[in-house]
Amino acid sequence: MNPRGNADVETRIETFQIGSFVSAGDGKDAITVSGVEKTFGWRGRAFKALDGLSLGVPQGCVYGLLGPNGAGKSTLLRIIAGLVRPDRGSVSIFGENACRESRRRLGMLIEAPAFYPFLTAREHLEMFARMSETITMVEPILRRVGIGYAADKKVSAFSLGMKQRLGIGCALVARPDALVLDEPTNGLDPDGILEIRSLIVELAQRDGITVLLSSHLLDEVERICDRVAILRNGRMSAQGRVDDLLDSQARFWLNVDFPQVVLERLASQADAGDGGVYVRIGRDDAPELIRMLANANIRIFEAKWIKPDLESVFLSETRREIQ
Ligand SMILES: Nc1ncnc2c1ncn2[C@@H]1O[C@H](COP(=O)(O)OP(=O)(O)OP(=O)(O)O)[C@@H](O)[C@H]1O
Repeated sequence: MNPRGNADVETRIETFQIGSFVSAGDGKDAITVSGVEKTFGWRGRAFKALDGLSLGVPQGCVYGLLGPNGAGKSTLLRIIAGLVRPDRGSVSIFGENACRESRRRLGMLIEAPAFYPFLTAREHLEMFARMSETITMVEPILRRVGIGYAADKKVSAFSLGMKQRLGIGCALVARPDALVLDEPTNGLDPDGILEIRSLIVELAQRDGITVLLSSHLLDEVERICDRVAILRNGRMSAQGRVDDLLDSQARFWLNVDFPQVVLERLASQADAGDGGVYVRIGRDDAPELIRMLANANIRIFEAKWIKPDLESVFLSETRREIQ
């Protein structure tokens, strides 16, 4: 029985789906950004926030946008949301040019959500439903974002985490196929962060909603995102599947009886580290290296690929000299 004691509503809550269940991995992008440029200010004070940025957010995935302060993440999300007009380039949403109509398929939480303190959570969702000309039951959404118990509480009594949940609830009112979230866990305590994270994963996995989010929390992105883009100075620094990005920077580590001999033989290809030797080689070359060392009577106790975490990849991408 739901908090209002209505069993009929309860039944519908259990079967409620938010997105229209666009299947993941059918090769199409939910959001495509092509060659987007945006300059703020003019003449001597002009600043290029986005410089020919392109990316594709595949349907059904959780896509993380990373980058240092000022990299252009929010500007990109605001352009996708239609709040800022790009100088050049284009955005398409589920294959259609971004416009009022195609943006109806997006739910957005772009700026810190501003609520009316004297309205309840339910009243906010009802207001959003009217504004988006959607007929939707707000009860299941409140339940879904985990504030069903506070449906009739005024927002002035809400914690930051509850407001963030309500913000996501408002973004879900029009039953979007994709969500665009600017730093959705910003300012939350560790419990709140975990709750919002699992909500995002659930919305993607259970409801088939594509999620594009920006975050400064690298471990968060590593945990919940399938794909990432690392922005730097308004340009793409690296992008791809999280696993592939980590894999591409994996290092081969050997524990051998004579590390000094290996270091001398491999010269600029190898460094000492962690009680062994790190070797810069491609995966395909590893068997040949092991054979060569064995032929040289070097005993190998352990050989393994060590993947970096996303933080190391992020730091190496954002500190790399621009070519
Ligand atoms: N309305 C604006 N007017 C002038 N400059 C702006 C405006 N919006 C953004 N910028 C500038 O564009 C650059 C990119 O800003 P943006 O907010 O997109 O970066 P971000 O990656 O989201 O940064 P953060 O991680 O700090 O939120 C920054 O240098 C910012 O000062």
